[in-house]
Amino acid sequence: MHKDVAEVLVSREEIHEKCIELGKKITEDYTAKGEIPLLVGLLSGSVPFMSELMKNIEMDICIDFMDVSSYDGTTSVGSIRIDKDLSTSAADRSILLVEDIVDTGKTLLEVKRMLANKGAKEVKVVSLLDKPERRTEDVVADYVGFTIKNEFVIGYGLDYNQKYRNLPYVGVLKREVYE
Ligand SMILES: O=P(O)(O)OC[C@H]1O[C@H](OP(=O)(O)OP(=O)(O)O)[C@H](O)[C@@H]1O
Ligand code: HPA
Ligand SMILES: [Mg+2]
Repeated sequence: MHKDVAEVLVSREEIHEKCIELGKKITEDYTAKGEIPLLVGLLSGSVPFMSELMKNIEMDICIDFMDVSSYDGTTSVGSIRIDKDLSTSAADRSILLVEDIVDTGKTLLEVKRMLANKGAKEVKVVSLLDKPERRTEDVVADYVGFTIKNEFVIGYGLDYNQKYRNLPYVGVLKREVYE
C-alpha cells in the first residue's frame, strides 16, 4: 500500500469484478432500447475506469473525451472550466458519460447541461464512485460502482494535486498529506 494511503476502500479485484457487472448491465440496457452509446470520459479522472469498463461492453460503441476541471487540491472551486471539448458531434447521440466520482454533483450537472445544449438525444451517467453525503446538486448517476463515505479518496484515476492517479485501487488519503 502507498505510504500516503490511510485505508484501501475498494481493491483492484473489486473494481475488476464491478466493471464486468456494469459492462453487462450497460450492454443489456442499450441492446434492449436499440441504441449504441457514445461513451464520453471526463479527463483525467475517468481514464482507468473507462478503459476497464469499455472492454466489458459488448456493442460497437464509440468513445470521446472532454476535459473539465473543478478541483484545486481538495476544494471544489464551484465553477467548471472546459479545457477540451468533444471531438465528435453530440447531436442526436445517446451519450453515456463516464466519471470516476460524483461528489458535489457540480461537474455532472454542468456537463449534462452542456451536452443537452449540443442536442444530445439522451445523457446517462456511469460513475465508479458515488459520495452522496457531499451532494449539493440534484443529480444522480444512472450506474454506480461503489457508494463511499465522505472522505477524500485517491487512486484509480482520482488525484490529489494530480498525484496518485495510477494507484490500482481506491484509498483514503491520509489527512496529514493535505492538512
Ligand atoms: O461532483 P463534483 O464535486 O463536481 O466532483 C467530481 C469531479 O471532480 C473531479 O474532477 P476534477 O475537476 O478534479 O478533474 P480531474 O478528473 O482531472 O481530476 C472528479 O474527477 C469529477 O469529475
Ligand atoms: N478525490 C479526488 N478527487 C475528487 C474527490 C475525491 O474524493 N471528490 C471530487 N473530486
Ligand atoms: Mg481531480
